[in-house]
Amino acid sequence: MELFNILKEKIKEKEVITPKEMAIIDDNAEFLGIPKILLMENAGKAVYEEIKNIEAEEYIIFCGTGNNGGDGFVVARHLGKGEVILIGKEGEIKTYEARENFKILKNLAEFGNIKIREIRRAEEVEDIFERLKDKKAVIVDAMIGTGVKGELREPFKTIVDKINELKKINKDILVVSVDVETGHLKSDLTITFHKRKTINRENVIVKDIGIPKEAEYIVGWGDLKALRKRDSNSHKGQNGKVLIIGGSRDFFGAPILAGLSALKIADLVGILSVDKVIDKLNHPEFIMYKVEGDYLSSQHVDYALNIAKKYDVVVLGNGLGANNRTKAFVNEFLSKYDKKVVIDADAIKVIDYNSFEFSENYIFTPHKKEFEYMNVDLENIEEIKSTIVLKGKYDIIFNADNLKINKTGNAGMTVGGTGDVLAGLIGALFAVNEAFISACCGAFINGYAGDLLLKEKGYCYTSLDLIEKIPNVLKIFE
Ligand SMILES: NC(=O)C1=CN([C@@H]2O[C@H](COP(=O)(O)OP(=O)(O)OC[C@H]3O[C@@H](n4cnc5c(N)ncnc54)[C@H](O)[C@@H]3O)[C@@H](O)[C@H]2O)[C@H](O)CC1
Ligand SMILES: [K+]
Repeated sequence: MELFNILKEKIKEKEVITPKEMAIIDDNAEFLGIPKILLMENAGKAVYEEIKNIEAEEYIIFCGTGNNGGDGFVVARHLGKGEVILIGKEGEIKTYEARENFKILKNLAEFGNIKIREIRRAEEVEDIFERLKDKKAVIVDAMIGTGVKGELREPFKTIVDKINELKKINKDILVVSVDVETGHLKSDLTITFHKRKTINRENVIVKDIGIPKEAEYIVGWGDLKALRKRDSNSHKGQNGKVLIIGGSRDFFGAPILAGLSALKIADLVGILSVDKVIDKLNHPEFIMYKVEGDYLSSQHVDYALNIAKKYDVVVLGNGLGANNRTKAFVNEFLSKYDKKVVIDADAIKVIDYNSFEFSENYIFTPHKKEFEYMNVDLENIEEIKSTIVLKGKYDIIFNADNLKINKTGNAGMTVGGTGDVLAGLIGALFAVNEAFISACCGAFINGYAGDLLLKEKGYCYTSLDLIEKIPNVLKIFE
């Protein structure tokens, strides 16, 4: 944890985050045991606190069918008055949390203080825009929040236009947005939760809603949910093509483990190695590329570059051997190859770090000793554009802008080959995702597979068992 705390100092915390990053934090708060309905309560209460002292003749709360709308239901309940306009039908409300809060509102609505209307078209609220022309009113925008996707669709577009027009003719209309301004709405005030979002506009208040800092650091199912979804009607290769470059006269198992692991997620896996490895393989599931020799060396670089062009990502190093020949191969290959690479095991050991550029296209997966060999300059962490997975009891995953810790896994993971499994797994994710989320999820899935095996078999599981467990982990969190 010592290094983690040093890195926490060096890697500056983001003040403004993207909706996607917020969704991961939101889901990981739940992963840590904080129910979303509690966050929704705190969110709605936070908005209420900001508007409760505003004198107005009317309060209109426009709600969408997502959790932004759910927040709006909570605001209405705390206000205890006003009209809730659900844009959609109750049956279309997307989440348990929002549905529960809508049900509560319906129970209260019988007593007349809170009115509820479900609409489909903007024309259905023409009466409200007429009535508010000369009234002092607060309009709460709980239509769409961080779940916004693409251009604003109807009826939201017309409703936003009408609110903007109303504001022009009546200065006594105050528009308050929940979390994020919906589309081109000209809000007077936005109350956003936990951290300012990149899509917020001016006049934003950030309110804490009880999400602990740890939810920003601990890898959880929120990270997995953010992975690119497998495209069901995709054709071969669309879900990632991974090339394993490794193996040598001494080690031929490592590239196979990395390949088998990658194959659980990627469409196509190739293995490029020396003849002593390839001739031993009878794995029809791999595409094989063979070069003559005991070790990969500089005369193989051009061939490897030529093959690697056909793949999305290269996993480099498993069983490669660490000697002058492989040193020449690795440094020359990396200097000429400009796509994604997972750099593992022996490749880490033979890189010349003096004049080395830590490209954002690289994910390193060192254990403690290999990390020390890398001699990363923590004083200039902003140079480290590559993502590093420092494996350990808790894996530390970081780069110049991000830092997370993965708690899954157990002492059984020290069995030989688990590093190869991790490298293959991360390679397959990296083929179709960004580096940092691929590294976090690879570490999480690998460790979680180990935790499932520990429960089933105790510590005596093998790397092949680990590979077989990967689909189970993906199934649990899909
Ligand atoms: N920790 C937190 O930040 C918390 C956030 N909460 C609130 O939840 C929303 C995010 O909710 P989500 O369900 O993911 O999505 P939204 O409600 O923002 O929007 C989805 C909703 O809107 C429709 N939609 C999306 N894009 C469009 C579009 N371009 N045009 C029309 N309609 C669109 C979509 O179909 C859905 O129906 C966050 O902002 C917070 O307000 C939690 O409640 C508390 C913790
Ligand atoms: K909103």
